[in-house]
Amino acid sequence: MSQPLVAPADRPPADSAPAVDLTGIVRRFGHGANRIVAVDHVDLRIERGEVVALLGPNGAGKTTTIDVLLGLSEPDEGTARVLGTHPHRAVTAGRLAAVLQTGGLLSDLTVRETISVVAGLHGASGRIAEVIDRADLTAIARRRVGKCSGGEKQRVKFALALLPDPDVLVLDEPTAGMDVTARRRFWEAMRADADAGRTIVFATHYLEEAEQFARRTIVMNHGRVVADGATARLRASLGGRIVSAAIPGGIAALAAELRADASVAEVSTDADRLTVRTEASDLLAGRLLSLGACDLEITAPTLESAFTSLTEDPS
Ligand SMILES: Nc1ncnc2c1ncn2[C@@H]1O[C@H](COP(=O)(O)OP(=O)(O)OP(=O)(O)O)[C@@H](O)[C@H]1O
Repeated sequence: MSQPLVAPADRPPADSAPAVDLTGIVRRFGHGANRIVAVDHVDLRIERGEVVALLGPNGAGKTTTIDVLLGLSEPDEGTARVLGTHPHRAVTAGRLAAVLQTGGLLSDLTVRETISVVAGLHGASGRIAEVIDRADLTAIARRRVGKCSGGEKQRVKFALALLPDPDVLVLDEPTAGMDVTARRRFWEAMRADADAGRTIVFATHYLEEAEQFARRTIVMNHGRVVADGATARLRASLGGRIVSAAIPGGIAALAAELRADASVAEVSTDADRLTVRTEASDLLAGRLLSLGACDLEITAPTLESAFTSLTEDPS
């Protein structure tokens, strides 16, 4: 592979640039006392072919980050590059596409007509049959969009996003409001694309969607990235047991030691009480008892509560 030895700093060669490269992104809204920092110094690098979930509670900054990534919103600070170029250029070149929560479809057109019209605009008429198939729309191709369910409409938007055959596909809560069956169908339609190597970034509230679909999960809260790693690893760190006990005679050294332990996901202290989330709960409980621990409790966190603890305000 021939690559220049020295590439201009702001323009990496198009074939080696990451799919997404956000650096120091800040996005604020409002003024004075009403000022909100929706995205607060976010750095995000996503390589080509990655499937990444952007997970976080309401107001975490997911949509704002996605808007910057798509070039729909300019950041107040920082730079956004997609495939080595400005997001606008990537969109215009048909290399970046999105399925967004907003943006209407014309209800009088059928599913096939909708896709045909947009395909005509993009010079992609040769791909109509393929995207209808990919988005699992064959059975409802003649249905008027106005008669489609929310899940079906999202699949129509997904088909439209596939028309330019983009390298990077971004989806903002694509299954919001769908029932379990509709969500499953939507992700089945997406899976083939992910397996084929397209870079996919999606925002979701659903931990299960990240677990089932994304190899990497980025957790956002209050405009910041609070966790970023392999979804399986995140899941393991959210699993385990919570061991809590009162330890007589000082716990600072023990807490520091446990924080450095790879089997320990989380350590917190409150006066003489130590609380630890760990995969090795029995081992730890034994050790704490040998140190004279009392009032020992071992509880299983639900994934939901573990996620909440990851995104709750520090106190
Ligand atoms: N145009 C805007 N004007 C003012 N505030 C905004 C605007 N857009 C977003 N915000 C605020 O920025 C913060 C982040 O919002 P954002 O929509 O990015 O979060 P989110 O993680 O996508 O949330 P949700 O899951 O509810 O969609 C929120 O406090 C929101 O109210």
